[in-house]
Amino acid sequence: MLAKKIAAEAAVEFVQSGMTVGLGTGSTAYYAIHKIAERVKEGLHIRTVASSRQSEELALQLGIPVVPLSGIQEIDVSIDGADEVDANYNLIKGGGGALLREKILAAHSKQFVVIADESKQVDRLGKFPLPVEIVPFAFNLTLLKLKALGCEPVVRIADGNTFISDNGNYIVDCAFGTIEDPAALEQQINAIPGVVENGLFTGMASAVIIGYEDGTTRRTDITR
Ligand SMILES: O=C(CO)[C@H](O)[C@H](O)COP(=O)(O)O
Repeated sequence: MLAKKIAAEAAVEFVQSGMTVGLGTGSTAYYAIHKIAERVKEGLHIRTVASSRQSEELALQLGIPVVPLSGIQEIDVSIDGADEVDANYNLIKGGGGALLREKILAAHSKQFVVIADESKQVDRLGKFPLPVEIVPFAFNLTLLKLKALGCEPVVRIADGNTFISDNGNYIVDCAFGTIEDPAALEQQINAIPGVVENGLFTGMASAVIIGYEDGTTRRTDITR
């Protein structure tokens, strides 16, 4: 898809030799990883950390150096996709089930560059059901608490089985409808025992690059 590819490739311009780079997950991040691999072949000297096993495998296959997070103090730039981007550059992420590792990377990145095609732009978040990672223990009770916040939680199924995240947890997709206060909801969900993390990324993006099917991109730098 052209829009995803050009947004991803524009984001790779943030990457310079000597940097530690966070690799996102998903079909847009896929293009960024491919572009990074091209630049590594041309002599770009970087190390990367991955937000999922899938992205780590792809990076290694393409010859990109991947190091464990345990050896890292800080990430210079992370590049990742999103399921929704609102007018204030808050995000819903986790469609690929990698939200926990993605949020850890974003939180430790000097720059968090979000890449998306135009279809991901919304005025208000909430059409895309919010992914929430929960521990399997007593998951039915955790679902009740999520429901009490006003959503319809559905445990994610993949290929006929309960989807298990890279961290051994369940992902619950929570249809809230329009989310009035994303920052407050992000905190409320994380306060539920059993919740590991949720896919609301509020106030985290430092740049957003939107790709359009007409071949253009729009980059917004966000100062906080
Ligand atoms: O958060 C994510 C994975 O957990 C992805 O970034 C998000 O789902 C967007 O994916 P895609 O680029 O395939 O549309």
